[in-house]
Amino acid sequence: MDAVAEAEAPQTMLQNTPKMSTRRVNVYYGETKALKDVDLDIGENQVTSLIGPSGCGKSTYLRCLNRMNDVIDGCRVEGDITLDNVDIYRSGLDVVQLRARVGMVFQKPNPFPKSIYDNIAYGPRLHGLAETKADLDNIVEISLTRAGLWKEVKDRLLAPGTGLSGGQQQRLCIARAIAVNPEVILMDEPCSALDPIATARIEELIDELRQNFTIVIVTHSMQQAARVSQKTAFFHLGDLVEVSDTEQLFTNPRDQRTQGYITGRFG
Ligand SMILES: Nc1ncnc2c1ncn2[C@@H]1O[C@H](COP(=O)(O)OP(=O)(O)OP(=O)(O)O)[C@@H](O)[C@H]1O
Repeated sequence: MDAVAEAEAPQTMLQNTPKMSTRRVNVYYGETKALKDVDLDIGENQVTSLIGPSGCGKSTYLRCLNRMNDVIDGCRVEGDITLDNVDIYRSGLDVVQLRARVGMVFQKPNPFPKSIYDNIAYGPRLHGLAETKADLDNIVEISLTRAGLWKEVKDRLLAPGTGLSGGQQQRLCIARAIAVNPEVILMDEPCSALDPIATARIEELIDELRQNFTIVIVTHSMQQAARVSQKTAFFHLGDLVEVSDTEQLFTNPRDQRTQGYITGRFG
């Protein structure tokens, strides 16, 4: 676009296209509505934190982004959810491929009962990402390096993943998510089972990973949201109350409910 056209373009065109976008998202568990008309854009190569009191719908929202709610009996999702402007709920979509593009890391580290090597190699094998053993070795090394774990495990790749410390297991799970080249990584309270040192390690890692990945993280810790994210979304009773640059949300929230939550008046 030339300079004149750019100057005349509507404001929305000047902004970066979001990596993921949700519009009028409603989620039901049976008759109960857990999310109400949620409109939210997820910026590329940014960390977006989802915060709010227990039960406000943060995890439910996160699971909409890679259709993990599909596996919950009685859960129904309505609305438009796109990845690179393409509807991820369209019929015929390959959900396995979607979950490779939008990976997930859970609250409790959950390595497979396999070796460290096989934990990482599993996804690339499933998706045919390596032609030779050397290719696979390379993916395993790169993924563990990016997750900050390579040096600690390179001499015991055939040992069970479950034998690592909690923090190492969580980095193994992040390496496993990275191994299939995702574009987005969803993290559901990834540090809640970890001690402060392991937590700090994961937070540093999240900051490094955003160079290459788009990250959405659910956290109960406002300090963590402030440390790791560029955008923060505050949920309350199924409503997305406010989404802003993280610093603005914590220093100058627009909504009374956000103000109440960040000052500890409820939640
Ligand atoms: N599998 C389920 N079946 C029925 N109701 C559910 C289910 N999962 C979540 N809910 C309900 O949906 C609402 C939102 O839950 P969700 O777990 O998304 O909230 P959250 O903000 O992530 O909570 P927390 O911070 O406690 O993890 C809550 O009222 C919860 O009880």
